[in-house]
Amino acid sequence: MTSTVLTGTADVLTVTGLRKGFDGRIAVDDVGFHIAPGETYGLLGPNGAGKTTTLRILCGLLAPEAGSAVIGGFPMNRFAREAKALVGYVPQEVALYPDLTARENLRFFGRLYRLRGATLARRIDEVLELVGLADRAGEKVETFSGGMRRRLNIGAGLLHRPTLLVLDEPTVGVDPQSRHAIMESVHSFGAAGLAVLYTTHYMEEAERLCDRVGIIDHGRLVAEGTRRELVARLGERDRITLTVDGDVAALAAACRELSEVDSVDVAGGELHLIVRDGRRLLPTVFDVAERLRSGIRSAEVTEPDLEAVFLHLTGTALRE
Ligand SMILES: Nc1ncnc2c1ncn2[C@@H]1O[C@H](COP(=O)(O)OP(=O)(O)OP(=O)(O)O)[C@@H](O)[C@H]1O
Repeated sequence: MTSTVLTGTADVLTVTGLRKGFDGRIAVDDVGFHIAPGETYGLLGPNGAGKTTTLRILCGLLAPEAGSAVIGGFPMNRFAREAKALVGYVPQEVALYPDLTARENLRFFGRLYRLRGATLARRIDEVLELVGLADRAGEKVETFSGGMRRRLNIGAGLLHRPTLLVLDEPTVGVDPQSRHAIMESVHSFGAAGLAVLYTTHYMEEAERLCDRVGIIDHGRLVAEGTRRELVARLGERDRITLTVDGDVAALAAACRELSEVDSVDVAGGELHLIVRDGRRLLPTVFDVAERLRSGIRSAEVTEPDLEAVFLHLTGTALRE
């Protein structure tokens, strides 16, 4: 039976042409990507870009209007149970029982995955170790920080040894120490051969953790590749970030007129530009600012990064 299902692809996940709308508004629009074993794939995009909706479809919690997902060779539409059994889904909201200990929580979730007895006990120990909570196993979750709860939640998603771990913005709202621990753990999962789908709106997480990144905006995957491939799309361009005391909108409008400037975005008192040859252009920008009396408090020219790629492709800066 299984041999008739397997698609022959080595990928753990293959997504094609996924589409979903809510109340006539499109949330996920023709999204497609694939993830190989041991690969960490990042979906990078701002709030509302369609990341969670994509994950919910892949985990069988939402039905797409079009498109398909194949997990471990099992097409979701025909073999949902087999496909879902291969996925460990860690949602944004922490779903734990505060008055139970870490170990008791994992025991509860393990039973849902039909693990029992010594197998379950052993797996709980392994998972507590993996997420760095072995020394807090006997403490109630209500005493845990937000970051520790997140780590336990990730542990719950790992209990049944999934082939694909799906993490929805796992570091949002957690303390720096837990953030670091979560990122270290995710890195080790990839190294151990687990395929990971990781959504984030933090550019530096996508840069540090992900083998390949899909940039998603307004439901569409606007670019995809390794960090190097994505940054190469910018060619010789630089990013200029200006902190402006005066009329930032007027300076933005004037910069748009400069032929070397490709993209302009205003975020609060900051002006973000993607330009050709930033170092040579900077004095011109200062001249324009002087003429408009837009006081520039600070200016920074940086090499392109994923943030710059996002700005270049979408015309807006990635922000929280
Ligand atoms: N159940 C729903 N009903 C109506 N609209 C929804 C629903 N779920 C998501 N949306 C809308 O779909 C779009 C994509 O949302 P989604 O949650 O997938 O984005 P996201 O990239 O995960 O952002 P966030 O980090 O804010 O969750 C948004 O415009 C959102 O308001």
